[in-house]
Amino acid sequence: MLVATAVPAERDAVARAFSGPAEDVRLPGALLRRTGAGSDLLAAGVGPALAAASTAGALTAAALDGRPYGLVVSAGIGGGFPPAAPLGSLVVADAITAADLGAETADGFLPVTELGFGTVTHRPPESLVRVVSGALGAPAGTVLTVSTVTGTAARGAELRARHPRALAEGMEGFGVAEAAAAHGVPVLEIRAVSNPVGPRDRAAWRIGDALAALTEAFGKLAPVFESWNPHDDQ
Ligand SMILES: O=C(O)c1cccc(C(=O)CC[C@H]2O[C@@H](n3cnc4c(=O)[nH]cnc43)[C@H](O)[C@@H]2O)c1
Repeated sequence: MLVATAVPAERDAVARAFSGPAEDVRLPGALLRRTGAGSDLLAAGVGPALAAASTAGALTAAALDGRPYGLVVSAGIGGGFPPAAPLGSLVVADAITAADLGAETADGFLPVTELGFGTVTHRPPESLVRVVSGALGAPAGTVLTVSTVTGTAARGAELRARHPRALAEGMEGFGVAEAAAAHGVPVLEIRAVSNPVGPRDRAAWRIGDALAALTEAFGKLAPVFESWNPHDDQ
């Protein structure tokens, strides 16, 4: 399994859930933290483009090494849509959606798919979402990927109107999912809520609580990932 976070503080929060010695493995363009349990952790960078590039590098290196990953998890802190995703809570993506990939028109936003290009949503395996959401006691729903953190109530309301199932937003999930899809590897996204989506108040972000929730989550998930059978969805 490859776990891709944005920043080292998130990677380290995930790493705390894995016991045993870890080693760093340097790849061209990426530094992996290989846990004793055999999972690789990657601080893939902030934003969908860098996260996609770093994740693709790690996936390619593993494939060339003859040890392809069976699962990629995008994990980190994120903004939660109240009241479904309060501070310190966890959410699991059943849809990973690029919320600002498209065109603005006089009639509103058009996703790239309506322009005839690509995709705007990746769907993690249903059976995996079910068991992870159950193990964490966390809701499953859409997690949005944005290149600009929402900072006003108006933008938050617009996103919610376009994505009524949205629980949270982050900046990397869709990029990680694009890289995983290119390699035919299933993807999952887990966000720990550090702040509400809405008017910007950086001083009110509860980063420590969210990082602690991330550690606790991965502590619960080791047996879940181990027993998950990808063929359950086929
Ligand atoms: O300052 C710190 O100590 C610190 C520790 C861990 C993470 C950070 C970040 O700033 C991570 C940036 C990362 O967080 C995601 N994020 C968090 N809230 C939102 C949001 O409201 N909207 C979108 N993204 C959010 C995002 O994925 C960033 O990459 C700082």
